[in-house]
Amino acid sequence: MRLPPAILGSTEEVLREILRFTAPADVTLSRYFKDHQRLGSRERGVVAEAVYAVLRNKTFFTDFGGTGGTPSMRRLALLGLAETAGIESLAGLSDEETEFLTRIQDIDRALLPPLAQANMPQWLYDKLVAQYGETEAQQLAAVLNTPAPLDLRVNSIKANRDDVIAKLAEAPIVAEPTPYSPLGLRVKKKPTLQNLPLFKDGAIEVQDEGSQVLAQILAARRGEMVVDFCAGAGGKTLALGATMRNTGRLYAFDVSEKRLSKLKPRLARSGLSNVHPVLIAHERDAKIKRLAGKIDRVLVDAPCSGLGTLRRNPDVKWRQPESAVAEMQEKQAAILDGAARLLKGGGRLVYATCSLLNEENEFIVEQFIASHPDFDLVPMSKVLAEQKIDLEMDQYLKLLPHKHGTDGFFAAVLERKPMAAKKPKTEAAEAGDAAPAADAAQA
Ligand SMILES: C[S@@+](CC[C@H](N)C(=O)[O-])C[C@H]1O[C@@H](n2cnc3c(N)ncnc32)[C@H](O)[C@@H]1O
Repeated sequence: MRLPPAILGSTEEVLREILRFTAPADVTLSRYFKDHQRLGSRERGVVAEAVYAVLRNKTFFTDFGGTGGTPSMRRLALLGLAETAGIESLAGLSDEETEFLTRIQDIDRALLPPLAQANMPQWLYDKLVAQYGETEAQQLAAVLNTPAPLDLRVNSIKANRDDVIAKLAEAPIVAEPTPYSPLGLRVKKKPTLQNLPLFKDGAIEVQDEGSQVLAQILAARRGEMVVDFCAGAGGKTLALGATMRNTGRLYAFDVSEKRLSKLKPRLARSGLSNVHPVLIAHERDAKIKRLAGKIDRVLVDAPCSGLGTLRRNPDVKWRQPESAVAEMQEKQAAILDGAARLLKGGGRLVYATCSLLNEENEFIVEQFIASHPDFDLVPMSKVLAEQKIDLEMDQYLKLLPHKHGTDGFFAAVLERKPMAAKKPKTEAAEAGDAAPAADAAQA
């Protein structure tokens, strides 16, 4: 079917904005659609898909889509639309444009230079090759450049997976159980879910299967004191609250008021009453210090480069320079150090990222262990066996889109050694202890 000619103009217009990379692509797209109400929902979908295709194929389109130079915005818009909707759906093309699109379509992409196939900045490609080897880096890059499936998590305090599958089928929406998360569903196509009673009543949430597994390996239990240190809009908080069967106390910390405010409506739908959102100024906030040594489980879903989510956010690779990784490392180490103080002896912490880079993952954990002799790494193989999750891992959890079909995630489990029992105080020591306090009281 032919697309309305205005689609090309809209795609070109919004691309011009997005390719400045001053804001996340999804934010710019939403703003554009809000300002251009004349675009119906189908047209919006076509424009969004074309924009994402340009972000996914930018190196190829830029290197091969120009006529002797950088392609114009119109050519990029045409390439994006041809990639997703097909050349035949485009109306009003000149002969030259049809010929150009056909020529690009006929290129055998398997024969392109590796960087044009990987479609990412050189620094990132080099890092992936150094870490995964060339063959695996190429397989990984290929999958990172495809759209992600839509995964749901069943809210176990409101429903079970089989009932949700049956109710979705009535919609009719086809959903299959995910292989690793016992609460996960993978939905065929990408239906709108927001108006379904299942969604409105909080029986389902949208959440990548990998993200569900991260919440599961924290293994938070009924009645425990738990902290989700970087809760954001609460994707993992909601999963943790349900694992705790809506008992105990689950603090959802974050430094971003805006993100925490997005948790509120989700929390209301979920039916959870054990979650306490807390806005903190930084990882050394006094609100955190009051809980030091009192917490059973801590999740640190650290801010990171986000490169594991490129299937959903292909702009992330273009929006950050290589230097962003070092900046992230500093934050990650500081947050992990601050969060670890919360744990009781014997308590467990999960350090997690959605980064594919060792520098934000193993490196941070190894550095932490070297400077915190009171913490041990718990092998991931042991944790997964305890949780009955059918994944083969060694010391760490490393989920990869081309191997596991999830977003890219890393996680490590750290356990605080039991605290030594306090020695009973002698009379002399008690008198000595009392002296400074008395001095202080007089000051
Ligand atoms: C990866 S995101 C969290 C995603 C969230 N856990 C989820 O599942 O939806 C990282 C979060 O860390 C927060 N953050 C950044 N610096 C922080 C700090 N010093 N202390 C606590 N949270 C921080 C960011 O605002 C962001 O929401």
